[in-house]
Amino acid sequence: MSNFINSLLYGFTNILSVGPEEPKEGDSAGCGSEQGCCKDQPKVKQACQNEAADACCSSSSEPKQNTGCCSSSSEPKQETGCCKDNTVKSETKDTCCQSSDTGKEACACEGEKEPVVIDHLKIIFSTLTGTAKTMASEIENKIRQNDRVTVNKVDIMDITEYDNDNLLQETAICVFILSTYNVEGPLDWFSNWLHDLRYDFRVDRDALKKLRYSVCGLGDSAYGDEFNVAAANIDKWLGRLGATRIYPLGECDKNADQKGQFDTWSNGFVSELEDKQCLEFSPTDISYQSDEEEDEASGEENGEIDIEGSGDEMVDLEDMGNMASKIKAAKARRAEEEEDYENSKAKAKRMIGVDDNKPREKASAPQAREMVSPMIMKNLTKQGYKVIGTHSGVKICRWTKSALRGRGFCYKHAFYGIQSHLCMETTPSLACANKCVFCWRHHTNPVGTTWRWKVDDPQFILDGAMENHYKMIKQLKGVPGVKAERFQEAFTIRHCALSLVGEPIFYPHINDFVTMLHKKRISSFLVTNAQFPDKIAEMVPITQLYVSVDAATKETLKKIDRPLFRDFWERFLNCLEQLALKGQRTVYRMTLVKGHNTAEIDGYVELIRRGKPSFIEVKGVTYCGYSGASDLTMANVPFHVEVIDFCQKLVSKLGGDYEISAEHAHSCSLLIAHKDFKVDGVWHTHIDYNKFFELVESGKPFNSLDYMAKTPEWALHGHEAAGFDPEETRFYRKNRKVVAAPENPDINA
Ligand SMILES: Cc1cc2nc3c(=O)[nH]c(=O)nc-3n(C[C@H](O)[C@H](O)[C@H](O)COP(=O)(O)O)c2cc1C
Ligand code: SF4
Repeated sequence: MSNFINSLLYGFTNILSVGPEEPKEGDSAGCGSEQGCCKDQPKVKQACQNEAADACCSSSSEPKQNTGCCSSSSEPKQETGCCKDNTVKSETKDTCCQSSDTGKEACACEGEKEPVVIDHLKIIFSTLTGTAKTMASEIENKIRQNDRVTVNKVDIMDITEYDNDNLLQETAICVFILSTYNVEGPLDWFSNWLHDLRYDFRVDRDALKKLRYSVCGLGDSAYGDEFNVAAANIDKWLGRLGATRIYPLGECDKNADQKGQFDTWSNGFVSELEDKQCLEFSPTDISYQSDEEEDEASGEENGEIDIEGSGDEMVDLEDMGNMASKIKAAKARRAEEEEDYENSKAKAKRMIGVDDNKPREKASAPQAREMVSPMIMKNLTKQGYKVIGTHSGVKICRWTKSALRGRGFCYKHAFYGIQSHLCMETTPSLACANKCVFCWRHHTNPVGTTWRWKVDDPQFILDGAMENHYKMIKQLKGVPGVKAERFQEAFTIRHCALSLVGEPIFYPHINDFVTMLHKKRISSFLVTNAQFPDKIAEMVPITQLYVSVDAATKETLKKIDRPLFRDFWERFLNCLEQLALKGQRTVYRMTLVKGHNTAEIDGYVELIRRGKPSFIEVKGVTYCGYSGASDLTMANVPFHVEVIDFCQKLVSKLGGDYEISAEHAHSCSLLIAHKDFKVDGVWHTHIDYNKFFELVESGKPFNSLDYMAKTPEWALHGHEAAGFDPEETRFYRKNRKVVAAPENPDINA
């Protein structure tokens, strides 16, 4: 560019200099008083004269601004030296390049390119049988071996290890190698999260504007329309959320030469990295066209094929009938999806008080958005939750209904003296940091490792939870068999199970929340997933603090809880240590999943010694139709006798500190208690609730033994009642007299 300007300047000065006063060679008078003149081609002082050498340039030479002249055939060069024929000065380096290389930027000279420096690149794969992982390593090697690209940091990770929320602030270039499965797979969580983000009306259309990415899908064309859909959708949603696609979607077919296709794609991708320009941010998808227009144009979501327009696409006449019905079905499906989406959107707007008639404020920054998106709201509502504010929920558990009808209470009645109709089950955080395989929420709740959402006031949550709880109780008035006395009692909540869903301890004001409960003389039973040790340490005394202990080894814990934290095991152990320091009633909650964690007794012994819990609740996993959420089946559900057997073995290995104390066969649960709670040979696993509140109000330190109460006979292990309160009426379903099978769909109740 500077050469071009020089030439222009030169031409311009020539024009200016034509005239009677044109300077002549050697005629110093004619060309000005201070400087000499130039031969042949008159030039103005600065243009023709070598200022440094105080000389003139030869007639046919180009003028040069600062130092020396260039030969006639050479191009002028600004600072140092001249460039030869057909070469041009590199704009960044002190060198000349082939003029044919011009048009490329900065380092225009072939062979002289500086390597492109990329600060951070993440290769994220999703796999079930390992292909995507292998390919992720291959692409990593290709990148490392390419000396035209320098990547300061390359991370390679399984998509299940990636914290989705990071995507909103992601500065690394992300390469996704994703295999598609039409059954539950490791990609589902990410895919659902992204879909949710894409269709959440509160999320800015360019929420992912900081992200540069590329997706390569692995699939099998034998799956027809489903070929590579997961990868294709992810590629599409990322683009439509404002991310910059730096290389087109790859589609590698197991039914063809998948490996060869991947090689071609990855070579192309890596060479794209060599071009700095291609790495610049250019989100095109969001400005391209609306979803509806694009979907209509491409038929990608409704399965339409462009019969008229595509030239290549020939449809046989006999296939036309099929095609028409396919299109019709796809359109109907889409209409239904859209209606669902619009309904949930309208509902979410009502919940958060958005008025369409008022000018909308610009959506808040993504990190401050509400936790409950329309999709999550829809799922939770379907499951019977009442969502309070933006991140809390309340639900009536089935035992509350049972208690109202005098048909028995949950296991907490047998173990700790709770009456289910006086208990409210709620959570101030619908989000948690795990994706447990047995999660009965079917993974519809949000996850995260840090709180990135708007925070609601604890008083607002408590008021909302109580109001909704009472509303739900009112709705049970007409249920056949509801006892009037219990119905009346139910309007004074006495207990709060902070365990419904998600991770209650995650809520930033959890201490304020439980303090408010205690002021209302409502006891607190809080269950945590043992991933936030600091939070456990900071917790004020609560009536009973639970930790879910779902596995005894790092490997099994990872398999069962599918934690988001990479240091999940250290966090877990740390939480148990914090528990030991609490000095209050603490409980390990163990959910036995046959074939997953039942054989790890020695590991459990180790964990119990570490956390020294007051109690260990052991419960067989509940089967509630895990289709689509995990691979659990009824075969993973242990029988009550198997749970007893496990507890006996565990107790014998614990060396005399613990014993099985109580039992609730109806929910396949046993209570192992520390012998501190056996006073003069009598179990005291129940709680003196009034005493607990007095101790809290006193403000003085107290411990778990200060508010224990005697366990009734019928609740003791080995008693014929097996934990069923004899005051209640046992109810058997038609054709069913089984009490051993797990019934409670709420693992946390
Ligand atoms: C149970 C099952 C379901 C699958 N579903 C699909 C599908 O819906 N679409 C598709 O393109 N490929 C599908 N595939 C093929 C896989 O995506 C393909 O084999 C891929 O290369 C596997 O990659 P991975 O080894 O990384 O898991 C399926 C494979 C299996 C075993
Ligand atoms: S069971 Fe609890 S901890 Fe596990 S994923 Fe579900 S909500 Fe989270």
